[in-house]
Amino acid sequence: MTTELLIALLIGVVVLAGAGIGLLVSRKSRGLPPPDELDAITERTIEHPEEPEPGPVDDGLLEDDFVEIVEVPAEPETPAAPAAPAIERPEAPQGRLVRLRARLARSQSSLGRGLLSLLGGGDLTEDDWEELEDTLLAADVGVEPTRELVDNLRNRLRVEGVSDPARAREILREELIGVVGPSLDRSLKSTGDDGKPGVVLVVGVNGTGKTTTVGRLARVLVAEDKTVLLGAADTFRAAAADQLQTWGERVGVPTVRGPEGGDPASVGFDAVKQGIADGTDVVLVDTAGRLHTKAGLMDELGKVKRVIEKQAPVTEVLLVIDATTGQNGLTQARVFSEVVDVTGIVLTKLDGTAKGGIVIAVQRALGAPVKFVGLGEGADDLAPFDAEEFVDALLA
Ligand SMILES: Nc1nc2c(ncn2[C@@H]2O[C@H](COP(=O)(O)OP(=O)(O)OP(=O)(O)O)[C@@H](O)[C@H]2O)c(=O)[nH]1
Repeated sequence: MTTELLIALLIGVVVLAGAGIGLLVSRKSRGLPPPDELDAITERTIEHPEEPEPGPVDDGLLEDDFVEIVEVPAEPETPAAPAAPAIERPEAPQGRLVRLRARLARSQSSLGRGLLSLLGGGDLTEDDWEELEDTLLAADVGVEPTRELVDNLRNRLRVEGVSDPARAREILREELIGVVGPSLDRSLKSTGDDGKPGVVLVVGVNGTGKTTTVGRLARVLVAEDKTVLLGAADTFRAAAADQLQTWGERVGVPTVRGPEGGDPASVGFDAVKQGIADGTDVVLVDTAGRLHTKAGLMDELGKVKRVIEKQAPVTEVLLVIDATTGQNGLTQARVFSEVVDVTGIVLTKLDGTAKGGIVIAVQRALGAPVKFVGLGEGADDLAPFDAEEFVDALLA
């Protein structure tokens, strides 16, 4: 038993000694210092922790405590009261067609040049006459006036035996003036009776230039030293009354307007009533654009005129026709004249068409003269129409 105990003790000693040697070998192989040295290092590390990297200082403020610094703009100067808009002095209407004749000649030179080149060549063959006829028809002169013009030219050239181009030109000029109508009364009827204002009603289909024409007419009248009042009876298009008022303000002319979508007849009535009260010379009434094919709208136009006339007679009904619409303009003219008895025509956008013959055709269709022509988008680009100046511009 004692021997067995001794053997067990011996084995225990050998195992312990082996474990101690193994531990030392393992430390050395990992490069670790011996235990006593290791203890000293541990001691130093605990007592003197490494200085921390300098970081943000906690001052106890939360992110929300920061206030964004905004650059404060300098105190604005007290704005000066807006200056009253300067009242414009419109250009006198006389001579406007001459000023604008280049625009007419530019767009219609093909008509004038076409006619001149055909006539200037001396004796005309049947083909030449046919070509001349086609040129006139293509410029919207209309069938009847074209035939009339060609017949007259043929007669005169034959009877006078003309071979000189200059003389042929003269005859063409005279005959053209003849069909345009040199003796038609083209003055604007803007004088009322019994001390009442003249009343000008402006009508036409959508977008032909009615509002623009009313604004421009106001300028024409102001240039002639007349007092004017505008009636915004186009209650259908929201911007129309504003547009009209702006035209008026530019030349110091007031505008009577009604509620949007209101009764146009009552706006016309109020405007003329106001004109009478103020002793105004002329009241210009703008109306909404309406399709000549819509019976209800055309009836409404008749009512506008009747209601206005409870105050004062309408002295002029101007039908505004867009010259670029050609033959359709003639149909419009006929329908409008049935409803409101058109007394004068304003042909707008004549600067944008080579079909100046519409002047002749529309007068024939309506039996009313062209009184003004629009030749551009400028405020004073509306010219009183004159047959001779018009023909001279065509043949320029
Ligand atoms: N080139 C040219 N443009 C014109 C002339 N007259 C009017 N216009 C233009 O035509 C456009 C229509 O004019 P408006 O006066 O608004 O037409 P309106 O008939 O009152 O229109 P509605 O109220 O919608 O029926 C505008 O852009 C004008 O500047 C003209 O003689 N020549």
